[in-house]
Amino acid sequence: MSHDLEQLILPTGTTLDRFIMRHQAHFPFATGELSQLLRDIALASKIVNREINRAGLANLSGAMGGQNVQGEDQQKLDAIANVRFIRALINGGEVCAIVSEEEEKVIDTGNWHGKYIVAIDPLDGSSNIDVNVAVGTIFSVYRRKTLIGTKPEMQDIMQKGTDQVAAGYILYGSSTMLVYTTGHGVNGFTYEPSLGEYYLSHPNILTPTMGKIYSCNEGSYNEFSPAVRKYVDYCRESGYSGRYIGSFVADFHRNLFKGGIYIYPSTSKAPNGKLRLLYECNPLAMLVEQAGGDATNGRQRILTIEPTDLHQRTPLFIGSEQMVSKAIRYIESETAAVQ
Ligand SMILES: O=P(O)(O)OC[C@H]1O[C@](O)(COP(=O)(O)O)[C@@H](O)[C@@H]1O
Ligand SMILES: [Mg+2]
Ligand SMILES: [Mg+2]
Repeated sequence: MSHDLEQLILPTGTTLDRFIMRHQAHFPFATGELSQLLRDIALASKIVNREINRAGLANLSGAMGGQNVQGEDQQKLDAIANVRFIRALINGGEVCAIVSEEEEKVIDTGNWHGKYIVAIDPLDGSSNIDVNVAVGTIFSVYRRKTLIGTKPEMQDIMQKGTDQVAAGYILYGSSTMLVYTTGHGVNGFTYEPSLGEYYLSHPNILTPTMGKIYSCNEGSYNEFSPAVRKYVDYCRESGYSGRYIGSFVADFHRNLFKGGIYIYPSTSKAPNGKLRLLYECNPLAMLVEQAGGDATNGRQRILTIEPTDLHQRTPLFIGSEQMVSKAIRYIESETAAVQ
């Protein structure tokens, strides 16, 4: 059998499980809890993937009928994904507290011997669920600060993004991929449904320092600050392609590989932007920095922002290093002009 054909047939590569085990060696004092936690997330994502794929058949599309803490109409799949991930994390036993986009308050799992805290956006891109467009899940992991065995406290939850020990997302797109980092580079795994396994398909992901794609909701252009409008104008005049799926994970994923910038700035309607710091911006900021890119709120590195509220929002400029620094220069020049 020719080598080429062999490569084309079955992905007999590294499974996620094996990769996690191998990389546990990075942590001399590792005792396997973080590895198990990552497996718990991967397991829940396989179930959610199945629910998404058959949403139209199983009456899983459409709104739940209520609103979540964000004041958004909660979609059925938002609620289902929320339950699936929370259940998997509680059953896994490694997590003492969970912050979820779909839950107003912190969930105390009762696993007080759990070393970790997880912040999660169970389903990202909710507006795209019913129209068969790529959606995702975003997760962020912290080690607790308080004594193991005691009730988790707010200081365990309100940690800066620089304190994350792992972060990642699952993209439910034309194929399902899990992309994550534990602070030692970024790796991507593709799900093989017939085998029920994630396989390493994109090792050591690095994002181009420069790209030709800009992603923002231009429908809100008039509500952007003059500086951000000038930067968007600059992208247009530079012949960049405007690409906006409306699912943060999907837009981020494309730009991660092709090079580009995703912008969700503050607007007159949303002065703090739309995206949430703990379970959307921090995890993807850690990923993009590990891949050689940048993430800022326009004035400060996202990962250094001190969280003060579970569901706080922040403006976001994330992606290729040179594009993010260009955007920052536009914002700085506006600030300088005002002073
Ligand atoms: O419709 P808008 O204002 O452009 O917002 C789209 C953004 O909102 C989000 O849907 C917010 O995330 P959720 O779907 O998890 O609430 C992002 O995925 C997306 O990038
Ligand atoms: Mg989201
Ligand atoms: Mg969501």
